[in-house]
Amino acid sequence: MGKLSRLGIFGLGTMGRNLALNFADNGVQISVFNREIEVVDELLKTISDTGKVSGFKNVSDFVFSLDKPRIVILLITAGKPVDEAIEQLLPYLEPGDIIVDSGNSYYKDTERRYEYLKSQGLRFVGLGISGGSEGARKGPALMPGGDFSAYKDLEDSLKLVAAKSHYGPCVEYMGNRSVGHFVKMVHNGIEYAIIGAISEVFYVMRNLMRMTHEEIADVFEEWNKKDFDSFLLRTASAVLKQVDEKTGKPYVDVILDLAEQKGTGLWFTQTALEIGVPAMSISASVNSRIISTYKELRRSVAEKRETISSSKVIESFETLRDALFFSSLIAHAEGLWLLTKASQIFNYGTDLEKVLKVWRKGSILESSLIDSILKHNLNFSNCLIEDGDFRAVLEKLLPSTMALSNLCRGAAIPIPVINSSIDFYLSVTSENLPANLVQGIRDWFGYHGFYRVDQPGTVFHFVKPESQSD
Ligand SMILES: NC(=O)C1=CN([C@@H]2O[C@H](COP(=O)(O)OP(=O)(O)OC[C@H]3O[C@@H](n4cnc5c(N)ncnc54)[C@H](OP(=O)(O)O)[C@@H]3O)[C@@H](O)[C@H]2O)C=CC1
Ligand SMILES: O=C(CO)[C@H](O)[C@H](O)COP(=O)(O)O
Repeated sequence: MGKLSRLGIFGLGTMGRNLALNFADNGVQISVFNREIEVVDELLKTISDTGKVSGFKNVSDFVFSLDKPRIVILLITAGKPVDEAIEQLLPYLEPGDIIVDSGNSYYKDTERRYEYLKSQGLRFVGLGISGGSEGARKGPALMPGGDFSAYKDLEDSLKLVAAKSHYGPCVEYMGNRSVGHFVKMVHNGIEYAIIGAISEVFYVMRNLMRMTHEEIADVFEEWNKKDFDSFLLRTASAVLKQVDEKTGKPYVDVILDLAEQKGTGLWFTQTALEIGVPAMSISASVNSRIISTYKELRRSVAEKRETISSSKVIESFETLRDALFFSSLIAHAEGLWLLTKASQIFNYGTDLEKVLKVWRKGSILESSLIDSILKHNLNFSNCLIEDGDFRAVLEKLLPSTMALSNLCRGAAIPIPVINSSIDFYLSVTSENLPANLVQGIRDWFGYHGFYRVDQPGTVFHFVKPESQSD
């Protein structure tokens, strides 16, 4: 047998292939395997110096090519494939070996797999990875959680391939059991809201301001240079500049307006509802994607709706920039709230500062906004909005955001993510909400009970006069 590899990558799709090349470039000896075996040869053909990469066409040879303790990184489609791959690996692994799941797995699956593999004497790490294909190739942000000793065995290799920010390598141990995938799910929830808000700003620029794609891309680039540097703004600008060769049209006009999702945004929203965190703008971004899938319905009813013309105009791009800034900050506040509450409930011990520093570079959330968030007090009990300085930043941006919202209402332009971020902020910062009437109505029809302001611990009911009984 030749030289043993430091680790193995199982799954050579978009992410696995690029991460494998990244490890090899950084001098880590690796083995690779893929279910469809031709893919292994395809990868090997693209590498001029194959000294660092060994390809295998069956699982046993792949596993036996690894140095002990063996480390196998799965980068495959989340869900059942991960369970299937684990079962294929188990016969060849030994106690103390390590399986790392780096796909976008649901944290409850990770929790289950962690316990299962522990019962088999194996160590399991749920490794959130962010940065898309380019990140995997040049330096991703990495969110490992699970068995700490396994993380320590992996740490040096992960630090070599991770992105490097001014805080250091973008990899930190996130905590025990399933937290790595929980943090990645939160990352993706925030990602959904920011992509949604950028797309809504684009929609306003196109439909209300009648700007061209090229002009919009230039404005995004300008904000990116001057105001806040962000991977998603840079990406939006690059996408808007693409021209379809076939039609000569801006590519975005050729792309069907039907937004798909693979699961993480939905899980974020479900989890937020389950544990009681009001992530309104992130939920709105998931709902926006869902509404978009009803293309035929939208087409058929849109024909019947009268167009509302608005004479009002947006006076400056700053209004739009502020609204995007506001929504992006709210998305982070909602995500960090979920992380904080989950950490309390699941005993994760999450350190928000570490999480934000990992996201600072290489991730889809890479942005200078993270530096400004890090300046605020992260030791809140629920939400970042508890910090007065953070509220002061939001208060400055709020008038523009509301102006944009009002204008869009007037022109019948839906901007649900931006609107929900306003509603989230206004609700969280309102001492009094109409929940008193909600309670009153619930009690009137269902004898559900309510608390009085002067006796908060005691449940009261209406005493209905006979004449008003149902
Ligand atoms: N693309 C992205 O930007 C990011 C993706 N991720 C996550 O990383 C994981 C991989 O994503 P990506 O590389 O984009 O996906 P791809 O669709 O490009 O690749 C999927 C990989 O999974 C393998 N696979 C699928 N089903 C099985 C199975 N039943 N048994 C064994 N192998 C299987 C495929 O093998 P085969 O070739 O044989 O079909 C292929 O290697 C996913 O969980 C994804 O959510 C995380 C961050 C970013
Ligand atoms: O994890 C990612 C980025 O961080 C993946 O690109 C993921 O696929 C994005 O989610 P979705 O496909 O649901 O938009």
